[in-house]
Amino acid sequence: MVVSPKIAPSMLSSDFANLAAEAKRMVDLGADWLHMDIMHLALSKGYLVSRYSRVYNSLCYSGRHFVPNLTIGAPVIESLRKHTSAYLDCHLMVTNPMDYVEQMGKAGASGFTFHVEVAKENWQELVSKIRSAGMRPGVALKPRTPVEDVYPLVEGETPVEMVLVMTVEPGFGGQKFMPSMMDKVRALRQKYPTLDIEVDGGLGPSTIEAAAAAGANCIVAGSSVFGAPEPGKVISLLRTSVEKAQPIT
Ligand SMILES: O=C(CO)[C@H](O)[C@H](O)COP(=O)(O)O
Ligand SMILES: [Fe+2]
Repeated sequence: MVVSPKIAPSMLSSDFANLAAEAKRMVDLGADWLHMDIMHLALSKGYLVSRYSRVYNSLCYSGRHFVPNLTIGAPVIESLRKHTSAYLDCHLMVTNPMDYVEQMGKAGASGFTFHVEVAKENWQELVSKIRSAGMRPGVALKPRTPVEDVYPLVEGETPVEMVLVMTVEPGFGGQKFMPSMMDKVRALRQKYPTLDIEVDGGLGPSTIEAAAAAGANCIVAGSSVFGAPEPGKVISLLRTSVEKAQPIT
């Protein structure tokens, strides 16, 4: 197995007012990547409505917004880049990822992961532009999207370099891990032994074993890391679980 573990604390759970210090703290505690969640603004009262997230997510998706939340954008990435050389693993939960490629590249993003649900028509052009802008392309899929939808993007002439399997409905940190998503991870790992496979949502000490056993090597963890009394211990536990499940040979 040639894939290596990448532990990526989700900065969505950090103190945004102290982002540079939070980033440094995570890197010092052993983080490989910093996961940056870029989300679009929802309709008003989005958070409350999102309590009914299944219905609301489909409303958002059919409308202008990908998720019922608003987080950060390229200006924040640009500011953070001045304070860290860490790999910034950017997860774009937006309906129009193409519009953000140039600005994210200039801002200093390292990885640019877009959602397959909004890129069925133009993913080849999108992947080429991401590469030209100096970033590593990745594709993400929502829980109700079949895994087969990303196969062409992994196998195409301009392939993505990572698949992000959402293990919660995108939009918010602190949700419950969906174990049924491990079927997707297993299918991807079986088909692509050297691919970076990232899992995102609800990962922590109680769910890492399932994800690692299924073959995930890139682990996003927000609330379980930032909410822990000793975040460094959680980071190293996540890494050990991936290493044990997939020893690097
Ligand atoms: O993409 C995301 C939400 O859409 C976040 O990366 C994810 O939820 C991480 O947070 P947590 O580990 O707390 O679930
Ligand atoms: Fe994310």
